[in-house]
Amino acid sequence: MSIAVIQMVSQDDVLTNLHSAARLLQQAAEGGARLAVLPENFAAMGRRDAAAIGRSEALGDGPILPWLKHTARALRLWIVAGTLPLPPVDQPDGKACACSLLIDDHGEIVARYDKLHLFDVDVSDNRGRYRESDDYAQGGQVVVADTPVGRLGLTVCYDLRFPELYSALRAAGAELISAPSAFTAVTGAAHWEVLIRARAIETQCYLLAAAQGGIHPGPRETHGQAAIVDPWGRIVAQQARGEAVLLGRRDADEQASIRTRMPVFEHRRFFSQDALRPAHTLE
Ligand SMILES: O=C(O)CNC(=O)[C@H](CS)NC(=O)CCC(=O)C(=O)O
Repeated sequence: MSIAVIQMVSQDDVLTNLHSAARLLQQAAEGGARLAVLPENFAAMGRRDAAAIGRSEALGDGPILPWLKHTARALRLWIVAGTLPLPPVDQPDGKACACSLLIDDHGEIVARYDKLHLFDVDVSDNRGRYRESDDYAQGGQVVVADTPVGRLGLTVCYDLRFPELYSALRAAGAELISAPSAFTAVTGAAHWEVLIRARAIETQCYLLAAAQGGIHPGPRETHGQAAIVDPWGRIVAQQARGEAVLLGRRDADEQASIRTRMPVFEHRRFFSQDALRPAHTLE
């Protein structure tokens, strides 16, 4: 077993969440995982003071980042830290980014991805209106990094609806793609499984779809169904609701064979504006 995907039901107290995450990461390490993926906002779910949390973390005052580094080192585990708020790199006083950090087994931060697509969407649930950009700034970069289980592309939640990002990650050599999430119950029931399987099939990558799944303060309900999807689009592990550690492994030979036998990436075509001429001009 080499990969763990974690599902949580985070509450609004950061220390309570870190306590739960510690227990789940320990289970992952005991199960033989080299890399574990935590869900979106595993520590600061639904908090409106993201900018303040982010500034404290950036100053080294914690509690989230010191805990992450310590835990990675203590468990000898690579961690994709779902998301946590951190100020933009060039704007220490700005709104926080929803930041997905990759931490190695020495507790060093080896990559930082800032969520590119913010969830400013109206949903038919008891909340009705989500405006992530009220509390967060958007990122501007596509990020891949090498890990002991292969080259990892980083994405977050709502990003799953934007296939061009995943295509860019495959072009950058990704073999696995993390997608820590907190899908709403309503949009998750409609789209979650199709999205994670489609992104895996198109990119021929493993999708590491960590999730929030249950009832959070607010109240707010998330979809759950955290999953590991293989590059053929098979769901190899899944959990409906509640806390869970899913274990799986990357079969590099099988992945290479899928890519050789069906070379979709080499078969891609690109369309310029010229290719979009309306039909009536064809004579
Ligand atoms: O707010 C927090 O604390 C954690 N973050 C989230 O819940 C984020 C932003 S509101 N949720 C999504 O991106 C849901 C996407 C989604 O549900 C869809 O694409 O259908």
